[in-house]
This record gives sequence, structure tokens and C-alpha cells, in this order.
Amino acid sequence: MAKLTVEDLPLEGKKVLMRVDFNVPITDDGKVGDDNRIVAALPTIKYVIEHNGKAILFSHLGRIKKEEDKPSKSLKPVAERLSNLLNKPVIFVPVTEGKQLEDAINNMKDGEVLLVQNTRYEDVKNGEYVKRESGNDPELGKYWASLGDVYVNDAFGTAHRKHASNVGIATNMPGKAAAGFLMEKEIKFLGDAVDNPQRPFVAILGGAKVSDKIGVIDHLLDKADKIIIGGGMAYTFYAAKGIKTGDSLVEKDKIDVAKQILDKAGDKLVLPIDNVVADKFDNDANTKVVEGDIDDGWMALDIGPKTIAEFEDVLKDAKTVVWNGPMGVFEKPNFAKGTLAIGKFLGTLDNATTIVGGGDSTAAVKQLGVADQLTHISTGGGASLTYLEGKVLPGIAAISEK
Ligand SMILES: Nc1ncnc2c1ncn2[C@@H]1O[C@H](COP(=O)(O)OP(=O)(O)O)[C@@H](O)[C@H]1O
Ligand SMILES: O=C(OP(=O)(O)O)[C@H](O)COP(=O)(O)O
Ligand SMILES: [Mg+2]
Repeated sequence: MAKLTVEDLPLEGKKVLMRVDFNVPITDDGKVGDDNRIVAALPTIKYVIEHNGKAILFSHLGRIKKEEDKPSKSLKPVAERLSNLLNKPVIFVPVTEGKQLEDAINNMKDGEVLLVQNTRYEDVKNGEYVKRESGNDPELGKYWASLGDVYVNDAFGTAHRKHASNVGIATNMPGKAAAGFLMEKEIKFLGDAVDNPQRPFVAILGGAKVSDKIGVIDHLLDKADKIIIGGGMAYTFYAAKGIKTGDSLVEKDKIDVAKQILDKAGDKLVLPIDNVVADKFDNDANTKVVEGDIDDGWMALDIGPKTIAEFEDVLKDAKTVVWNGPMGVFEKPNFAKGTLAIGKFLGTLDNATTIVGGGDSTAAVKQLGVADQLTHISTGGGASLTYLEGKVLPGIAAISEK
């Protein structure tokens, strides 16, 4: 990378603003469900504090559209886990601006670590959805930049976003915005694996961020030999094909996009044949396996056994596989079979490069015990896909040149 890296920055005694991606799953009882993204940022955080910098960390957690979203999306549990992992105190500041934050920063000693509250708290002010963080409000990036001396972006998982805490701060610190070690590592790995992929090259797309990620498929059609669609991504395609979807996740305003993709894709696109459907979004729901049409009152929460066999057949000769998005609601054990089966199968592909990306997908393969058999676990889902498309990632573009 011809970009500035953390090793190029003066750190001793400096206020080092750092963007990390601590958007981790939080359990119903308010604990960190998977700490892969926190662990992945440790090398850069440790480097900064070992060089006597003051590490001031910024991250988002989830999406905030109304005041009531805030309490369950506090970064407090993340601060506690980070403190355990670093084996030292982490100062947690429960606000994103103002005197409390400024005082806390000014009171820091060299080598200390501080975590600022969820940057997306700025998206809702006085009950209004103002998107200051997600809309890259110029005043916000400028304000946050004013709090530090230098800036390190290690949030690869967020690099496809143009937000105040990544692009905003960086553009306000020209010549002083550097990449962290995780950012460097992810780009190097993805570049090596997918710029000239060994073929057949198969992409697997699932998960729940349909409107975000469906557009990527169009571009992937030019790159990949096959594209497997499972998980919550599949049912908008069902709707586009006129298959009944019942109460499954469908993004109505993306049905036309799905139709266009289907027209272009021919047999490159592989959709589920059967699904595990449930009568409610609950682990204890009544379930059955159905082929094709899903009746009203039922929702597809996992791929079915015939689909698993179908997907394995497509994957068996692959030399490069990139996977983003779980095949079902794996957080609920009764709907984790499809994700587990695909993860296990990828582990058996000895001569293939297998890459899994995404906050939830990596949590899934770790939780299900198949992560060790894969070639690379990337912290970025949407970010990896955007990279794959060949697009510039705004978070990386904003980092200063060497
Ligand atoms: N059939 C489905 N219906 C609803 N949600 C689903 C379905 N399949 C997967 N999901 C959900 O998708 C979420 C992950 O999606 P996403 O954030 O796009 O993946 P990643 O974090 O790996 O990039 C998980 O919380 C999972 O429960
Ligand atoms: O979790 C993330 O992406 P991913 O779910 O695609 O892995 C990133 O933190 C970005 O989050 P966002 O999609 O709410 O901007
Ligand atoms: Mg996710």
C-alpha cells in the first residue's frame, strides 16, 4: 500500500484517534457474543500504547434510527471485553461529544486506552434521525478530528462506508491519517486471493442485509463462475421468480433488481431448492422442510437438506470460495444446520482458497467450530464484497498517501 501506516506516525505522547470496527454481536443479556473483531484490532491498539500514544477508539455498533435503539447499542460491554483482552483498564466515555468526552481525553496519560460511545449515537439527536455519523456531517468529522493529534483507521469492516468517523476524521487530518495493521493485512490478503482468483471461483451470499448487498451480485456475475444465494438474501429472489415467500425476509423494493439479476445470470446463480420454515422467529417455533412455495404464516429461517446437497455439488470443484452472510438464522440453534454444513464442507476443500467475511459470518463459523479449516477469516462482509467488485473503499481512499 502506498498509504501511510501506523508505523509512519509519531505516537509518543500523542492523542491517537483510532477508528476500529467493534460492531460485534451482542447477546440478549447484553454481553459480547463474539469478539473476533475486537481481537483483530489488538495488534494496532497494542502498538500505539507500547509506543506511549494515547489510544482514543471510535466505533459504531449496529444501526440507530430512533432514540430507543440507543440503550441496547451501547459500547459499554465492548469496553469491558477489550479491557479483559488487553489486561488493563479501558476508559469508557458514554457520550460522543462535549465536555465529558473532551475532559476524559485531556486527562489521559500516555499508554492509556479510551473508548468513545457508539459513533452512530450521532445519527439520532433529540429524537430526530439526522444521520450526522452515517451522512458524514462535515462538522462532526471536523470536531472529532480536533480531539487528537494523529488518526489511525483500522476498521476494515467499515471501509465501504463514507461516514464521519472514518472518512470525515481522515479528511480533516491531511498527512496524519494512517492505516492500521488489520487494514493492511485484510487488503493484502483479499488482493492476493481475488484479483486473479484460481478458478472455478464461487461466491456465496447470504445474511440479512439484502438492500445493501444485492447490488454487488450484478458485478460479481462478471467475476465469479457461480454465485450461490442462501440465507435471508434468497427470498427476494424467490419473490422475483413468483415463488411464494410467506412471512420470510423479502425486500419488496429490491424485487425488480433481483429480476434483472436473474435475467442476466442464467445458470450462474444458484438458489435454494428447499428451506426450513418456522411459524415464528423463535428457536422453539414449529418447523418443517418445504420445497418451493412458502405459505403465509411460515418464514424460511434456514436452507433445507436438498439445498445443502445442491450447494455442496456446486462447491466441490471450486478453487476459490468467498462467502459472506449466514445460510440461516444461525444464532438460533435450530436454524444453524445450513450454515454449519456449508462451513464444514468448505473445510474439506483441500486445494481451494476459502475466505469467509463479515461480522456475523465469522461469528457463525467460529461458534460452529469450523473456522480453523478455512483459509482466511475476514472482519469485513460488505467491505470484502465491495473490494471484490473492484470498487474503491472510501475509508481506505481517505487515508493519507505516504
Ligand atoms: N433466512 C433468514 N431470515 C432472516 N435473517 C437471516 C436469515 N438467514 C440469515 N439471517 C441473518 O443474517 C444476519 C447476518 O447478515 P449480515 O450482517 O449480512 O452478514 P455478515 O455480518 O456476515 O456480513 C444474521 O444475524 C442472521 O441471523
Ligand atoms: O458489520 C458490518 O458489516 P457486515 O455485516 O457486512 O460484516 C460493518 O460493521 C458495517 O456495518 P453497517 O452495514 O451497519 O454499516
Ligand atoms: Mg453483519
